[in-house]
Amino acid sequence: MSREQKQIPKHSEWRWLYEISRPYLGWMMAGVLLATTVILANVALLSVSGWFITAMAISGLTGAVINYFTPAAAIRGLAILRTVGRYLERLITHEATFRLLAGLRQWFFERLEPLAPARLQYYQGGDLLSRIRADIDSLENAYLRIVTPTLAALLSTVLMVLFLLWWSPAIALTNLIGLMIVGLILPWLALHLGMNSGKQIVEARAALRQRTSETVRGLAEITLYGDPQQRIDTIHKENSALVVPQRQQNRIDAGSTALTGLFSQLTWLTMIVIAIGLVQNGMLNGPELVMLAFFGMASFEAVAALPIAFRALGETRSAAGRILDLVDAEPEVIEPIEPSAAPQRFDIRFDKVCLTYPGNKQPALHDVSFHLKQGQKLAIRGASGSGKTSLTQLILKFWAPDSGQISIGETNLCDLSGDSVRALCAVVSQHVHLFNTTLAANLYLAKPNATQEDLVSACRAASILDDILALPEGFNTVVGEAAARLSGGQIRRISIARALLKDAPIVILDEPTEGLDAKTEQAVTKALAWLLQDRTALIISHRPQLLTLADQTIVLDAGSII
Ligand SMILES: Nc1ncnc2c1ncn2[C@@H]1O[C@H](COP(=O)(O)OP(=O)(O)OP(=O)(O)O)[C@@H](O)[C@H]1O
Repeated sequence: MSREQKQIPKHSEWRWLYEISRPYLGWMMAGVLLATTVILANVALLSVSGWFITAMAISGLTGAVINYFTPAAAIRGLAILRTVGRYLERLITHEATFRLLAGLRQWFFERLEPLAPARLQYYQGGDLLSRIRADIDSLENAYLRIVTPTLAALLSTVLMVLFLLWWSPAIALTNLIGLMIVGLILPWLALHLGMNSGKQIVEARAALRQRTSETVRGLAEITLYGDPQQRIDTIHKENSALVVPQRQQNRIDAGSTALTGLFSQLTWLTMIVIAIGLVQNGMLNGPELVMLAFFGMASFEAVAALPIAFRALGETRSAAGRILDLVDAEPEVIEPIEPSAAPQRFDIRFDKVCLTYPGNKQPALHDVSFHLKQGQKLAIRGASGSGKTSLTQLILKFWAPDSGQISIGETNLCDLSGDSVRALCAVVSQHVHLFNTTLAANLYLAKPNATQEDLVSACRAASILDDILALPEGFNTVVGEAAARLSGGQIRRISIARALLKDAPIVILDEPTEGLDAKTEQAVTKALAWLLQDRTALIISHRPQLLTLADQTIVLDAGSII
């Protein structure tokens, strides 16, 4: 078997977060520059205001003349700069984040697709949803609350300390120490203290979401057969499991907010004490003392949000880990590195094919061999669990055989990409999924460029056209959740119309008339006869009417042909 394995790089969370954000670095840097401008404008605004008010008061007392036009204009300019800068900064950092999240979702779906359905069966529906939505959304945190503010804090701290150095090295050093405690040590502490609880929150939230979505889906069964109180108790327990780490995180937030306040006030106070000494030595005047005091107070805006942001990093990291855990999973079916061109003939040949699902002891298929010529129809019969559906899953390349060979025309299935194989096949099964949108949109899925005439002729051939036209909005009727507005027979015939539109050379029918009454079964069988014309087909069914469409039959028993 020419199975070649694609190397899948294992990612580290941090490196991956960096790689994924690379295309948006320009936007992020613009955000950082604007955030720095806003911090500096705010510090300057307060400092100049402090200086100005004091200088005016002193000039009032002493009768000295001062130029108040320049500082008044500076105050107005800085206030405008701060407001406009803040607006632009929010606009740009959010734009960058939303672009990143949109790119991330697309990236994620591209990697998820090869895992479906075989690999994804190990993940539960609610858990998958949680990874796709909540985990990706929580990465928003990394850029909006961590990357931009940290870089802006770094840049503005350097500039502010340089400014203070010009006035007094002692004041500059004091401010630097305070800023480092709040901007470096407290975030580091919060990060380490919050890592575990962040992980627990992500996991508990996913478990709760999983349980809730499962409960809502199975509400009828729980009410009829189960014990609703037991369910409520389980959900309550899982909710408590979420509250405990959340409480822990709140404690860390409360502690870091208090410590931020304490250290910024202490720094500010120390700066004032040093400045008073400098005033007494005649190295500073009164307005300058007030200016430096206000400067010290305002400078902490640069770092005040960092401890809480870094506490949330534990959550972000776990969310990134869960995303990577999924996309790093190796697909069950390995794609060929250089796929062969699609075959021109559509015989299907199985040669000693075996399949055992992971974790199962009994093989689902054992030494299955048959040859179906192009245009012929093969009926597959057998008891429940005998391997009929597994056989079709192999043809669709949703699973790969453990041994043996499958070919379409002259081409080994291993040498064809999954997409090109599935492009050759149309499937009509017992379980049809229609999206909660219009009938037309559900049909376009099979042929996006279909014309209205294509839809009409496929629906006519599938004996569903009259039903559709009788609906108030015809093809524009929204089918509802789980196609609630349509009957079982109508849903099957729409899936036949979809298969007709796809116009694939191979058709797989998996119990398409199961559960239908005699009259509907007749209508569906008639539509299927039309669909199967000139196509190679596999028909899984026990219904005598449908079996008359087959040219030959194989019977499976415990995975082997008998
Ligand atoms: N995805 C899977 N993972 C693990 N085991 C599976 C999976 N799908 C099927 N099996 C097992 O493989 C065996 C064959 O199942 P398969 O669905 O092919 O039977 P079937 O003949 O189509 O049954 P039915 O008529 O009830 O649909 C069964 O024992 C089943 O439990």
